[in-house]
Amino acid sequence: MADTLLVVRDLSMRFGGLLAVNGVSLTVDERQIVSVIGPNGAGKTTVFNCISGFYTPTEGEVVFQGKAMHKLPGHKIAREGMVRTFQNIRLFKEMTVLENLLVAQHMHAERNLLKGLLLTKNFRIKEQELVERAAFWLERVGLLDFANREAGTLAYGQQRRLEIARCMVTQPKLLMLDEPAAGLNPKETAELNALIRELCHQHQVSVLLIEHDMKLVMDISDQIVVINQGAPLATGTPEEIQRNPDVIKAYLGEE
Ligand SMILES: Nc1ncnc2c1ncn2[C@@H]1O[C@H](COP(=O)(O)OP(=O)(O)OP(=O)(O)O)[C@@H](O)[C@H]1O
Repeated sequence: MADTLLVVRDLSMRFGGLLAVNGVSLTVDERQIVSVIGPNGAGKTTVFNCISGFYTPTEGEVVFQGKAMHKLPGHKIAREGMVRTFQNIRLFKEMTVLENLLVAQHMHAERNLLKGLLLTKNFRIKEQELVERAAFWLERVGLLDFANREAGTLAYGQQRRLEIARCMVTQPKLLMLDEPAAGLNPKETAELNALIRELCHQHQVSVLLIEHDMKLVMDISDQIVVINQGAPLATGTPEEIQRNPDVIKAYLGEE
């Protein structure tokens, strides 16, 4: 049986009088794809923000590889191996595609370590490693030919793939994708589907996904967590979720 990577227990997040997330729990095992679904405003992104350290949850625990994360800032959580993309693409649009991946690796590395490496011959070796890793992931996401293009000039679907590459160069254990298929055409969504599977099955990365594209979610997920109005509604396999009457009523029935 696969080891458990992430455990989220009884997570709640309050914004003033609004309880945006109310007692959500989920687990992600190694090499597992878990999706979080729910109607607009259900609290999915807030759950992501709590897990990835953008918010400190009002209540609950986030334990990643046995370590408590819920009081750590986002950059420390990322260094533990849990990285994310955002609903709105956040690339350095005026930098080249390659530079985006190099900066991501520099930002991810311990600053003290980098300082120590500067001016030493190890620095050059290290830089070479970063470029090679960037090239590897650009190739995997089909952007190697675009390495020297400004990121902002890429087509939308390419920018989405670059965001994933930017996460992958930091060698995460868990990749969190917030609506990665938003704005993609069916061909690009099919490519995304294949890429996520490849990350999971060939590169041993677990994936936690927020997604509105039900076809993608049902096709790709090992487990699905359904949230409604901030509260947990159901957890199960795609088959279990598709025939769960509460889910059909609260969510799928709306489609
Ligand atoms: N920083 C914040 N301050 C106040 N309220 C917030 C904040 N972030 C989210 N909310 C509120 O929390 C609720 C859940 O929002 P959230 O963005 O997590 O939902 P979602 O399920 O991700 O929605 P969508 O599918 O539309 O992206 C909403 O009512 C939203 O307005």
